[in-house]
Amino acid sequence: MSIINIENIQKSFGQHQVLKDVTFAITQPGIYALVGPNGSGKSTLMNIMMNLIKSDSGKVELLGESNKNVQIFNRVSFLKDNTVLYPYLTGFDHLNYAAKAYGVNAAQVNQIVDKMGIQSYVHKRTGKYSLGMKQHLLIALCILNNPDVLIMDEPLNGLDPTSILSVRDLIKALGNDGKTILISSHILSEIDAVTRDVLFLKDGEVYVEKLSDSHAEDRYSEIYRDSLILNSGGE
Ligand SMILES: Nc1ncnc2c1ncn2[C@@H]1O[C@H](COP(=O)(O)OP(=O)(O)OP(=O)(O)O)[C@@H](O)[C@H]1O
Repeated sequence: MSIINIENIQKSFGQHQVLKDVTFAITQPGIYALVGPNGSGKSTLMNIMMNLIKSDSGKVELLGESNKNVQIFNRVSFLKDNTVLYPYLTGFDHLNYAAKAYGVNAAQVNQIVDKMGIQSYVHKRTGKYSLGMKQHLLIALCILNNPDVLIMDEPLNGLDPTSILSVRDLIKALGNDGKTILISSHILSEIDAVTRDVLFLKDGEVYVEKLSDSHAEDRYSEIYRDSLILNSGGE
């Protein structure tokens, strides 16, 4: 059984075809990176995987089930950008709401608050949070239900260097724990720090590679060389 199975996903916004034919499978637990330049379709693909956006065609299976089966989202979490937070609710309100939906008890909520180091502001309204504080809360929400699969769209967004190190350790620990984590990030050195398994999104298709000796940054410049030349040519 594949943990993640994506077949022939296509998606256009109007005339713009963002995903032309995305097909890949992840069969082993571990940490996987999804990379590609701005606008290449990473968030679109992740949103389709989580059934938040409808694809034009193709199918997504998570843990052997269609992503149309809402039950699987008890075992699959998504870290999306901070627009999902309600500014007039506290971090604790968000965690309690999610805990009730997942059937997670109060002790576990407190454990996650401690683990993420958000005690000093968790009772403040999220509208008053900095970018990094919001990101810590989003990560807490993502791991609250101890999911088997975590899809994380730019988990390092807005984090200071110390926080990047602690989130890196957290992601590694989840991987060592047998979870499957798919992260998108533009910080290629961080990808090198957590995985050798990289999914490159280029021209609407995904190419899965296990990096051997090369660094993610080197492969990135090789794969996207044409786009880099185009970008620099336009300046
Ligand atoms: N709702 C939408 N309506 C129209 N176009 C959209 C919509 N959502 C995304 N797009 C377009 O789809 C393309 C892919 O966007 P997406 O956000 O998936 O890229 P990304 O790889 O996540 O980018 P980034 O690295 O900048 O976050 C972009 O050209 C974007 O403008």
